[in-house]
Amino acid sequence: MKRVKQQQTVKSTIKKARSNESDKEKHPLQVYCRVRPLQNENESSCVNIEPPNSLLLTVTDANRAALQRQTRFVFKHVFDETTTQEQVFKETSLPLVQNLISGRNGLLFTYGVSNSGKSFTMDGTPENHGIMPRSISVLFNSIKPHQAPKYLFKPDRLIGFDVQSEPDALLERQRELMSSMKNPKSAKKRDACGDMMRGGPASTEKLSVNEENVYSVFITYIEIYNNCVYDLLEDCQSDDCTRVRALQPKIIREDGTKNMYVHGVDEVEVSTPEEAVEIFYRGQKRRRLAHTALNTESSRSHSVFTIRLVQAPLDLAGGEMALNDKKLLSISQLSLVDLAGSERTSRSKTAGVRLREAGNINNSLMTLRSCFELLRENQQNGTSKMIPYRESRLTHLFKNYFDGEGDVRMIICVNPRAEDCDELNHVLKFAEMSQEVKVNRIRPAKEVQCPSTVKRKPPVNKPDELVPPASSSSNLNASFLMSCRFQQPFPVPDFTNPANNGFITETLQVLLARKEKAKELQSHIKSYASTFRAGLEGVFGELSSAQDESKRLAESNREKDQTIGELQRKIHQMDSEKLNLKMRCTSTEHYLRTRENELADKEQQLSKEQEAREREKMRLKDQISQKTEKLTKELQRQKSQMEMEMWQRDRRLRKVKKILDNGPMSAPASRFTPSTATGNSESDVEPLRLRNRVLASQFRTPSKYTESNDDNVVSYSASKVGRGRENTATIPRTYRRSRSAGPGDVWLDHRPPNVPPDTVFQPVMKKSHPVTKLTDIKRVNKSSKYCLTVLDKDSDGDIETCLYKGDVLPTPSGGAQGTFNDVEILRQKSPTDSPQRKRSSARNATPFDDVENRCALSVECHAKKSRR
Ligand SMILES: Nc1ncnc2c1ncn2[C@@H]1O[C@H](COP(=O)(O)OP(=O)(O)OP(=O)(O)O)[C@@H](O)[C@H]1O
Repeated sequence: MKRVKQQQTVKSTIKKARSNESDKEKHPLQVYCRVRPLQNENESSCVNIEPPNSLLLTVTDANRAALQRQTRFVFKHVFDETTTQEQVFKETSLPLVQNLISGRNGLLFTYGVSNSGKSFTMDGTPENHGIMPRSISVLFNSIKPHQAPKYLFKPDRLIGFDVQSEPDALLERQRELMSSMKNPKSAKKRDACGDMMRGGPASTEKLSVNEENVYSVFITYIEIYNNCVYDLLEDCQSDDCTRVRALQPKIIREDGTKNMYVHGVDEVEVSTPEEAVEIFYRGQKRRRLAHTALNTESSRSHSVFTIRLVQAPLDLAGGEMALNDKKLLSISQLSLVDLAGSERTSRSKTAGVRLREAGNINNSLMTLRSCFELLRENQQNGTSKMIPYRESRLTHLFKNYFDGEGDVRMIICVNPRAEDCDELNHVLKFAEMSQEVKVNRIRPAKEVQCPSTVKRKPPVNKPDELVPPASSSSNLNASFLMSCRFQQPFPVPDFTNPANNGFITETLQVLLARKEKAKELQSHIKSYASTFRAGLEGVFGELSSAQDESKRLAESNREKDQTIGELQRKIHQMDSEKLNLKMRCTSTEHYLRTRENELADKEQQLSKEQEAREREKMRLKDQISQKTEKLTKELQRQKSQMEMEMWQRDRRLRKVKKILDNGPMSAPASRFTPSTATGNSESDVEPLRLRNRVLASQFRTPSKYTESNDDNVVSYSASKVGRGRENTATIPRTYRRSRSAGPGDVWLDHRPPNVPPDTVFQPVMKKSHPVTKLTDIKRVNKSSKYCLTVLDKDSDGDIETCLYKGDVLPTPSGGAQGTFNDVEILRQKSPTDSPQRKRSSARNATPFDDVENRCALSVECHAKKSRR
């Protein structure tokens, strides 16, 4: 069918959003205040409303209840507790919807403490709609007769739209229809979601629109949770209202014209308000709400519901379609933001995840505050401080608005409870300060001329009775309709004047004219019919050739399908080979890894063994050195013993020699004369200075020297001395006493029976217990010192009295143990021995070893001995 084209330049009211410095006038951000009713009648209110725009806040000092101060806050308008949702909508949001239709952007957000009624104001309830459903309703009421067919405009996944051709749009509509027919459940669910509008249409308000344009409405719904942006409509089928899936965070981007947008969000085209509200509730179900101490359903995220209106000039020449030119599109948006409530965690009693959420909410609100403060400072002082929009996703997303690209309004929601007054004070201060921030004045919508190349017909007031509905495909064109409309009317007869014959003539003329017109119309119809027939034949011709073409294409498709099938088989084969190889690779890798692990284990074992060997080597070395030391000592001991024996032998030989030299009578076997016995200690009584030794080898006590100076000796029969040896030697008559025993110690005096009580050499022990008379083992434990007296005769016949002294130590088993640490020896020279006998060698070495041997014994006393 041949399209009638009429070249005409038309003016369309399409908004150009590009900023123009010349008309940049600024006006303050508009702040409204809404006070919600008290939840409980017993609660006291901290606010007084002074209509129409003032609010008086009474803040009570937390510490001193009597101390109160009042602050007045003035806003654009203050809504009291009785204000209806409709009143709030009309005052705050209706102008923004009008702006949207006129092609201007708008931003409206609700701000306040948790449980102050932000969500109620923005969304409302199914029975009492809030701003969002009302805005949608008014928008559709206004554009309904001028809605573009669905899928005519398609989001380009950035921030713009493409215009689709009518067949493409039709195809998508058919696809949608088919899918809804295939899945009748989804239709049911949609109905259920649609029930959310059960309170009836949100609003009956209707705004003026440009009738020369066609309109399409698109919706996005996102939330900013923990400073991440999530698409609440993401991958959610229209038939699935309830499916909840882990949402992926989205990123905020800037397009070439510095407009911010969320990349990759699903933008859904809606053709009825019910559909829009259904989509809203679908997203709402995914929104993060939680129970807190302040609100049973507290929003834990900021939600942004954006309505985008796309309008394009109608192609009047082409009929109902829009001009297929992307450049002629006008896109405007209205963002409705329900901010999460600021909350003091001490009051909301949050913890864990909720606490983190609260932290993020408060942070983003703080960033919003600081952005506003800096904006105001820059505007008032002419400074150009950087605004920290990027610190929070919330401010980053709305940067354009705050920089002046659109109308910004804020509704402060107030819960008048007295407990909230402190936080409320902060909120109201912020709101009052925000009013000083200036955003760009909304510019009047700019009229943009369609390019002269675009052929449009002038707008026609189509008579309702003749114009077919926009959706039907009529083949009567506009000129035909016009010709019908402007038929000449029949004259009205003047019955008051019978002489007037003009009526008949006029009627005749009208009839003739109508006959002419009828002929003309018939010829028109004939020509249209013939044109239509020709067109139809052409269409049939095209159809048959299209059918041939389609057969040919089907044939080639089949061939291609076969090729594709073969290729797919090959791909499948290769895939399986690849899989096999992968498996082999994996098993080889596994084998290698096992071997490597084994190797590492063995290396570790080897190094451990080597270490153990080294340790063993060291231990053996130590043993060798210890043994060497021991042997050296032993050798030394044996050497000195041998020397001693040699000396004794030597002495005996000398004695024998002397006896031989002097004759047997020269050695009287009588008694020691006192003079002999009292020889200056060098010859007769030889006190020995002995080195103390620690015999138990645990410790070494300081050396102690003992010397006996008593010269008086008494004679004593050697037969009394142990071992029963006969000896004619006498011992000194006078008693000698050792002074070496400490007067304070308790001694165990061990004097075997062969030691006479009046022996020559004995210590003074003031406190002592004789061992031979021990009746009570406790006495042993009470003693601290032990002394063993031994009287003996050496091979030369000299009489030797030894005092072996030691400490009495308690043993772990409850007994006592003696440890020798001192020896005193008195050696009395035999009267048969030559007084000239040299003692030097004996004094030098032997006695020490002898003492050591004698002392190398210990006496143990056991408490349990008596039981046996
Ligand atoms: N003006 C009002 N009239 C009647 N009820 C209200 C009003 N404002 C709020 N409410 C009720 O108070 C409750 C809490 O409101 P809402 O959830 O909107 O608070 P909020 O400020 O959004 O809280 P949050 O920040 O924690 O999400 C809801 O049950 C709501 O119906």
